[in-house]
Amino acid sequence: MASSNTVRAVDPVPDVREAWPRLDLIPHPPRRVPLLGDVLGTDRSRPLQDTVRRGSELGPIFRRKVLSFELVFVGGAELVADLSDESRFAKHVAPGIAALRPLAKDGLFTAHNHEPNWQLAHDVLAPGFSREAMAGYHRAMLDVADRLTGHWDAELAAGRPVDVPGDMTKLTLETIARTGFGHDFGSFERARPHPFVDAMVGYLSYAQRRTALPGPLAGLLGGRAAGRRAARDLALLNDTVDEVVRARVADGRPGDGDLLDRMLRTAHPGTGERLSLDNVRRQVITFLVAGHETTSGALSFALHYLSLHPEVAARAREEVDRVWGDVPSPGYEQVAKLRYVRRVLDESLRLWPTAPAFARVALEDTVLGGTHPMRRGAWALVVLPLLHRDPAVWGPDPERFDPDRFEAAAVRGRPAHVFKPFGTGARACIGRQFALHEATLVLGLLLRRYEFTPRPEYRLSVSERLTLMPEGLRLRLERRAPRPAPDEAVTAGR
Ligand code: HEM
Repeated sequence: MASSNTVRAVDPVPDVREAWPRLDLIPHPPRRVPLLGDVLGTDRSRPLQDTVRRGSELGPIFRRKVLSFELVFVGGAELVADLSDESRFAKHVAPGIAALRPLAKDGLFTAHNHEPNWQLAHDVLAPGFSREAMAGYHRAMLDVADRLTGHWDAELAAGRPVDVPGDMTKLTLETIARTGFGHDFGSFERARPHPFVDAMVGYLSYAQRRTALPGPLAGLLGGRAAGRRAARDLALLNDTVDEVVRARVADGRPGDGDLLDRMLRTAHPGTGERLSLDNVRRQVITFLVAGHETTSGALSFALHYLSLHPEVAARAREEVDRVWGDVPSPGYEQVAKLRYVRRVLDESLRLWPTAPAFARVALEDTVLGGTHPMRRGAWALVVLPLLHRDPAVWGPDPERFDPDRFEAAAVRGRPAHVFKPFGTGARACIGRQFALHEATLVLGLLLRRYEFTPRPEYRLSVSERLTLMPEGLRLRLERRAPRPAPDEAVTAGR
């Protein structure tokens, strides 16, 4: 299938010693135990943060071993820039993503480069993420944001702090379900998460636990009960999606040009091919999963930092008031004008990139960073929280939250490939603009409506289930200004 984006395919080399002929040049943790590997002092429930801790001691490239399974990690900016060279490297479906294959098969996120459905779906769906398409989703995004503020107003009136990750997850799930598939999960009207969300969280956690312990032992993890629960979760996810697709096909009428319409009705512009119904199912699951957990985490971390930095929140509010004025609901064009709010989001994604790692495979025999020989098929994991804290790029105090790091002049002054929360190259995130528009819009609306106060006892604790989330984050709210009259709130700017 001809396309400028075609990704070259390569078989990974399974044996790390064969893949990296000078593995001895790559450091590993000092207390390696025979047979077991680098297990002393590891935190299996938070593997990513454990790896970040190790990496900050070991340097820009390092390796870790569990039993006979050894992985190479890269966190230094120069080496990541080299791995971003698309003529020598491509995406690799590493174990963390491979664990989602039973769920998403050759959907866009989990497809191997050589699988024809990747290119087909990419070319068919890319226009669904164009600027015009985003403008079309804006209204639905506002409607869902109205449901969030309705819920938060009620929590405020009841004197309760709001559950930030829980509510952001409801918001982003409803947004992708509405804009993508015309579906309403009714998340804000439920006391408990929708069963789809429970099943998704259950399956992602299971996949993460399997990834943390690779090889045959992973299959034993949690015993048969965990396997049965995962099978139940999988069935529920498939059934939910099949119902959404069946309803649309049975309806016969086109939706309003949403992603599902595109999947069902659009032929590839070059070849005339269409996605099969089974592949449509995989793509719907992919978008529901990839399109909400990550954005929900990004919004939650941003709200955490806004609550801790009143001076940043005040500056952001001043911008929202100035740019949006008295308009009850901002228009599509007014969202991109919130430059400072966007910087708050970027800085939150720098410190806590919610999809925290991706893998790159060598397309030919090569030498990484001029020092580390790699055979064709050798691969490494890019650890984003390390890249985003490399002091050579971000200065001596990379832990400091400072949105001005993303002022245009500062961005221009940094080398390329140092900020990669959306991945890199042909397999980078297709939903980037969608996520940024949604998150900037929602942060703007929340900043304009509320003051946020952190609970004094809260210390940031980051949970991991393939994506990152500030665990247990609750904020107290105060209303800033009286609500606009309801009839005003649904008109202007849409
Ligand atoms: C802040 C929010 C988001 C973050 C941090 C994020 C991050 C990423 C990253 C790092 C990748 C590359 C993974 C790899 O190389 O293995 C990716 C791919 C992808 N993302 Fe996102 N994402 C976000 C939001 C979204 C949204 C809203 C959607 C859909 C509406 C989406 C859909 C996808 C898909 C389908 C892919 C696979 C693309 C391909 O391989 O062709 N993401 N995302």
